[in-house]
Amino acid sequence: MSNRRQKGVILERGIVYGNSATLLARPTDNGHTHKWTVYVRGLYGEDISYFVRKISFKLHESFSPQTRVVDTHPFELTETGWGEFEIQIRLFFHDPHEKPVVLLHPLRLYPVEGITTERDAGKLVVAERYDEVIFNEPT
Ligand SMILES: O=C(Nc1ccc(C(=O)N2CC(c3nccs3)C2)s1)[C@@H]1CCCN1
Repeated sequence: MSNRRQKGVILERGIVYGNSATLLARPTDNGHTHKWTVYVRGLYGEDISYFVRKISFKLHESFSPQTRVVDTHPFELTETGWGEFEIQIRLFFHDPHEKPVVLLHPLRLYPVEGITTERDAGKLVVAERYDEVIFNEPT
């Protein structure tokens, strides 16, 4: 990385972001029914910290703190809760010339045909999507 932009160079970095969720054996004392993990990974789960400096996860206002920051691999956050809401994910890059990228992810706790997949004999619900971060003429 330098201060000069690399003319004509376009870098594409594939990422997968989303959440997994599992039903707790019994609700917690404050009524949480599920444990979930929201994450951003490389396409095959690889470490993306070579181009991502940190990732923030902005949850519903009832979570405290509402915004969590992860600056090492794996870029994920695990919480418990009782419902589904939108999570704002913000990717910050090592390259100071690259603006942060914002992703919106609807947290999924329950199976939805065509939206979620299931793993571990149906015990784990997964909702994730593939995307690409494009760096035009990176420094
Ligand atoms: O579910 C929904 N919104 C939710 C917001 C927050 C949720 C949650 O899970 N939790 C709050 C958090 C805490 N409670 C106590 C301490 S932290 C655990 S769910 C909407 C409503 C209709 C459809 N979806």
